[in-house]
Amino acid sequence: MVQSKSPKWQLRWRCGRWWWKVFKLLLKIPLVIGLLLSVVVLYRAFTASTPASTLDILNNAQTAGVDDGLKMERAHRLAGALRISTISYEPGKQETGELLKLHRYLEKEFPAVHNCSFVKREIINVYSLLYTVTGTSPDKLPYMLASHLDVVPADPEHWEVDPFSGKIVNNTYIYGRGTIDDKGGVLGILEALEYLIKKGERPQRSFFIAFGHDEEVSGKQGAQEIARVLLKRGVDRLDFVLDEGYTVTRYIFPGTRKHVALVGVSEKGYLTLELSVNGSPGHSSFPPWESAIGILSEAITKLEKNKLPSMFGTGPERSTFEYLAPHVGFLHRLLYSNMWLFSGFMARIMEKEALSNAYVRTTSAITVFHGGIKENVVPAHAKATINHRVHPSQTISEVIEFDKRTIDDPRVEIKVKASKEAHTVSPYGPDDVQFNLIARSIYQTFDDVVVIPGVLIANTDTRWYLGLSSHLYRFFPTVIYPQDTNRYHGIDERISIDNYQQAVSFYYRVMKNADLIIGHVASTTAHQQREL
Ligand SMILES: CCCCCCCC/C=C\CCCCCCCC(=O)NCC(=O)O
Ligand SMILES: [Zn+2]
Ligand SMILES: [Zn+2]
Repeated sequence: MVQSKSPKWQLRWRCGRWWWKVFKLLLKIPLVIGLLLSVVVLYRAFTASTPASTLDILNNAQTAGVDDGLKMERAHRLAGALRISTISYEPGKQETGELLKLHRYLEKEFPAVHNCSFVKREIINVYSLLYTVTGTSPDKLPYMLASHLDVVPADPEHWEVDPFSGKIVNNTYIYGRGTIDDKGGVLGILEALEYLIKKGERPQRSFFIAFGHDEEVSGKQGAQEIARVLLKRGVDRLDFVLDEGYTVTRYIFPGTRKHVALVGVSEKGYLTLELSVNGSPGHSSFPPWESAIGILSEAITKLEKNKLPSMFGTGPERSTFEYLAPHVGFLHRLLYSNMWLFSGFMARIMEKEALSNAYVRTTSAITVFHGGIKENVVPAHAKATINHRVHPSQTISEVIEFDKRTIDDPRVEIKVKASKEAHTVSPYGPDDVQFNLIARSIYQTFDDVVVIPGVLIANTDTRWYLGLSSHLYRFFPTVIYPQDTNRYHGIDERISIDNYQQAVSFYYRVMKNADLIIGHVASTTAHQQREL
């Protein structure tokens, strides 16, 4: 005989089943979320695309570069400039005689530029140079090409050749301090203009060529003065500024064998702090428990051990990877096109290498340390310098606050020696005429290349030109491989003859393409026209 369940028991059974269903449903929620996330991640990966210019006039342009015949001659001209040691040691301490020698060298080597009726050369603040190229349509906004004449010092030890001998090795590479930073830019721009003038051409658009003389020690005497002179003349609006910066890279971005041209659309901020400690001086035979050097060392160790937080993915570096996504293998594409989900994971990988770490956060470099005068004297003071390069999503005051909190010692005095917030981001969308003019000139010059925007981790003279234009780009047209990154300010700085030829072609194309887009360029004011 089947015994029927009591109503009370039946109710409990039903309730139990109901809760079991809810429980089972709850278990499925992570599954559903996982499934939805996967769909979004895959969808974004499959639909990733590098925004292409919407300007047909640029897309269809087939602008030719400069002739190949003069390649070796051009290489020797750059080598000659590298023999002039225009070193900047610190603000106010520069090889000024060498700067003047470089002026004379440029004048002699680029006769067409220096004797042309529509090119005016001016010396600014004794050592910087400003060229005004007056086009046939001075009613259109002019632009500016910039580079710098000075270089950082070079210790000849460990170099393959003397850094100031301007040697061409194996008929392939031009070696010397300044090849990629930044005499390649100076000579490259002048070569392009020399070529254009010798061909009997004259640009439609006016442009300036600005060569500061102290970029490596702040640019205050050079680029700042150039900007002041222009502003005083009413030239307060430039269509765009193109200065040194990133390059075409190869094998630096994981996931692709393509050339990747990174155009700096912003640059990190700059903050130099002086940390100092006043301790108890005295005889080293009965030293104090803590010395000025000891206290300061501890503060510095804390700063080195405690990195600033990752800001990766919160600034324009997000676009860097989104632009690159369609050109990498599938796994990398999943990551690059889904920074909203994977930026934390990517940051953890990138922070393992010094170069990519600089892309992730504000960096802290201890660059100077002073303390002590004699082996048996406990010094009264110790001083150190810390140089931060500030991520665009962070402010100078946030970084100072972070340092204070990290050091957490009132005996350590912190003084700001120099500071500059990260630069505002210049436009770079598919509709941006100026960005796409530079991008198109890159596409025309380098094979199998993808152009992407980036934040420059170092600093340039563009800081002084921020008030002159809303479109500032930082790019030097050469190719850099992973083993080359340490050549900047390092040993065996060099450029290949072929890459240098490409640099000249690139600058020439910028001049030609700038005229192509003249219909899209805003007009100058009547006052500005008088100056052009
Ligand atoms: C995911 C990381 C991407 C980084 C790719 C970098 C590839 C190119 C390597 C280095 C470029 C460095 C540019 C250097 C410009 C130099 C300007 C300069 O020296 N300024 C002075 C200063 O900053 O102190
Ligand atoms: Zn430089
Ligand atoms: Zn430099």
